[in-house]
Amino acid sequence: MDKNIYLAQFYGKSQNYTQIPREWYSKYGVKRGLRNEDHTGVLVGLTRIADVVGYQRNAEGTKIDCDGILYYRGIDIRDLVKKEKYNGYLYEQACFLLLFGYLPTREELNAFCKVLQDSYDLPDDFLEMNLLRLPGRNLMNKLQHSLITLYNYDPDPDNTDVYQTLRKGLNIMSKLPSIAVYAYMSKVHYYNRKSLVIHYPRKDYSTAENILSMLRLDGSFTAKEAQLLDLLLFLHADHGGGTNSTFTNVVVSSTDTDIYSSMASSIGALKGPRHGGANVKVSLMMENIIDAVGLKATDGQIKDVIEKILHRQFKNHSGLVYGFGHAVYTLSDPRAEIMRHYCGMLAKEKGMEDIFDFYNRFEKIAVKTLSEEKGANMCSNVDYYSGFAYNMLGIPRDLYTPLFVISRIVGWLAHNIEHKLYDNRIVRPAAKYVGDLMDYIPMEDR
Ligand SMILES: CC(=O)SCCNC(=O)CCNC(=O)[C@H](O)C(C)(C)COP(=O)(O)OP(=O)(O)OC[C@H]1O[C@@H](n2cnc3c(N)ncnc32)[C@H](O)[C@@H]1OP(=O)(O)O
Ligand SMILES: O=C([O-])CC(=O)C(=O)O
Repeated sequence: MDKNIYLAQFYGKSQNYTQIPREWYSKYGVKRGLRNEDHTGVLVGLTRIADVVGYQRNAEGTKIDCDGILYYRGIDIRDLVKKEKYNGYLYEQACFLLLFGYLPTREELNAFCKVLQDSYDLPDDFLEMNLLRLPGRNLMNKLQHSLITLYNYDPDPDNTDVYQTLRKGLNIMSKLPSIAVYAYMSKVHYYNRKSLVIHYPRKDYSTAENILSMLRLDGSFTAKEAQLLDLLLFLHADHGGGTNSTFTNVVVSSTDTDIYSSMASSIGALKGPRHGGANVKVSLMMENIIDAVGLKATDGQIKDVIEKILHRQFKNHSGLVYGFGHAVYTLSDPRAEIMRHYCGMLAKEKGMEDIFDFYNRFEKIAVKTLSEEKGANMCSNVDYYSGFAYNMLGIPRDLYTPLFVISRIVGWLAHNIEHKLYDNRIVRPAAKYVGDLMDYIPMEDR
């Protein structure tokens, strides 16, 4: 018999022995997904890096939904965006703040950027051996592979001393933009038969400027484009210690493993479509919806599509309206609010106002429909407008989630270091055995 049929049979039979009824989770007080009864997260750590505020508690301790606020080291991200005259390097400034706990002076920021810039270049044969010779179909997997490979270029890779972790982390951060862009170039060269274009990173460019210049055929970009990408990197830089990919980093690094392994694990977590990979799903979903109903669709038609998505009757069958809902935020995600504002401005310039208006209308209708259907407030999240923004910048879909990595790596690093410094216990929760005890039956008696 075909071995796959055997496997299917074993799998079917196993259901008699392995099932765990859903109600047992509450019977034994298990916090599924590390969530409390009211869906708030179980407290697993202390942090001074970022605070994600999505609800408040009244005097009785009941959760009350509110507009979202995100603080980087106690500073509201909206203030970081608005209150300073824009001089570029907003992302790098946030990296400094998240890592060192205070806002840098101009001199300190320049010195920090110099540290990053001095590590922009990849090791000598890295591009040829790892990216051009070994193209990857999925850039997130390719990023994981590249980080694991960078281990071999480090003369002391298993050194997990805190200061060494900082140095190694910054080195990885500096190199990620070229790794991601070259991995994309290699992919489209080999799989899509496009010409291979390699521009080297420039030391006088910020992270955002380098990404644009390495991606564009002629290396050119406008100041406004670089500003939007810088803002997007800034907005994705950290989201507190409970975020799945950040917690993953802490879980993995709490074993004292090397930084390359913990960063690769976080990339694996971020790839998932319920986490950072949602930015690609949103972009595909919106493209399918616009194809199906057109930009001039009535509100009723849009609502109809949303209902179909929820009931698994439209294209992707996950039942999820990607870009909506959040584990912490309820009424609004401040990052989506900021993005909406800046996307609206760029859409005007790029002649893409009609698509932006559609996104806007869809957002309002989705928020209302989801709240009605699910009985809870659900807002648009950071992944809703980001793909639209990248698209306006001419950035290909393949790079949407890798850009999240390029930005969030600083958050992973900051939390990795904070855990090493102050908590430093191996993460090891418990799981209750709920199976039966069985006697061993010799093979001939089964
Ligand atoms: C960077 C980021 O990670 S931001 C999040 C990006 N992810 C997405 O946009 C994917 C869509 N959203 C989701 O899957 C969820 O809202 C999450 C994973 C972000 C948060 O999930 P949670 O806080 O755990 O909410 P939970 O999954 O318990 O949702 C409660 C109910 O609402 C449903 N729900 C939540 N979000 C959505 C959504 N976007 N579309 C449809 N249903 C949803 C859930 O399926 C669940 O339904 P059920 O009670 O009928 O099973
Ligand atoms: O915090 C979360 O659960 C997910 C999120 O928004 C992020 O990682 O930025």
